[in-house]
Amino acid sequence: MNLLLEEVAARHPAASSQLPPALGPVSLRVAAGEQLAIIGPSGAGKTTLLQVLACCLPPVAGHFQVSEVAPWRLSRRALHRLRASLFLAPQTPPLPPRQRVVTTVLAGRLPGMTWWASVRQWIKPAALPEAHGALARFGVADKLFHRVDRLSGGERQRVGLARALVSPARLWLVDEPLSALDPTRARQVLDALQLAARERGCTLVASLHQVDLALSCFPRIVGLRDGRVMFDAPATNVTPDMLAALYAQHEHELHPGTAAPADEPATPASPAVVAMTCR
Ligand SMILES: Nc1ncnc2c1ncn2[C@@H]1O[C@H](COP(=O)(O)OP(=O)(O)OP(=O)(O)O)[C@@H](O)[C@H]1O
Repeated sequence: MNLLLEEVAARHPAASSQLPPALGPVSLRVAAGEQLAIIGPSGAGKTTLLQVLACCLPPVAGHFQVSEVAPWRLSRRALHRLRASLFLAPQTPPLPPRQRVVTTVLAGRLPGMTWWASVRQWIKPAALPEAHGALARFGVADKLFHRVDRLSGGERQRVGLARALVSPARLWLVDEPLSALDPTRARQVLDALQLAARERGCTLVASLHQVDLALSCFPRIVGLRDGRVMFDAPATNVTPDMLAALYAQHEHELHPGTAAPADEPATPASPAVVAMTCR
């Protein structure tokens, strides 16, 4: 699926009208099957952009198309059908805590199913091998029958991604899919996700805080700051100067080892505070 944004701006419904829109104006073209990473400091508008692309948040200005269709001009039913072909993996996947992993993963198939087929699947999941295969890609096949609330944060994140693999979607929008993973696992998961997207011909747009991974794994990088595109370039053309400008005053996000600037001078915590925190 391809995407087109021309001077698109978006504002969260709960945001004050005195504030500038969280996103935009932004212009972007994404070809079908393309893979691109969105990077930028915290609050840059990465999640907001993904929400617009997922047709969750209507733009307040500009022109937006998904596969040559303007989603917000569609009827409710047609918009619903279009959304079935998009997959948005939020940063913290909202997985039902008491559900088994297999049920959660197979829920990814629901948007493409009839009501009766979805009821049948719920009673007797016939696509177990598919769920197992999707989980195996992300190294969590052994969790197939575990309860979601017994998973670690990183396992939950990988289960959330496995849903994309069984879904009928042809546009995958993933919001910081690696935030709960160690560097080795993060690389494996990203490799698996990109390979699966290529095999299925899916368009993949991922927001990432791991700039090094974004540059080494994605052919195209969009640098977002204050809701605007600061650069949109092949990864090989992104220079340290471009990154320094993108993350100015947020250097600790670019170099995770460095300390975040403190708002107030640090004071040592009293033993009582430390004890309360540890409990
Ligand atoms: N639901 C909301 N209601 C009002 N304002 C919001 C909402 N969500 C985000 N914002 C604001 O929109 C701006 C962009 O936020 P967004 O979550 O898109 O940034 P981000 O780049 O994804 O940040 P992070 O890397 O920290 O996840 C921020 O100023 C944020 O405070």
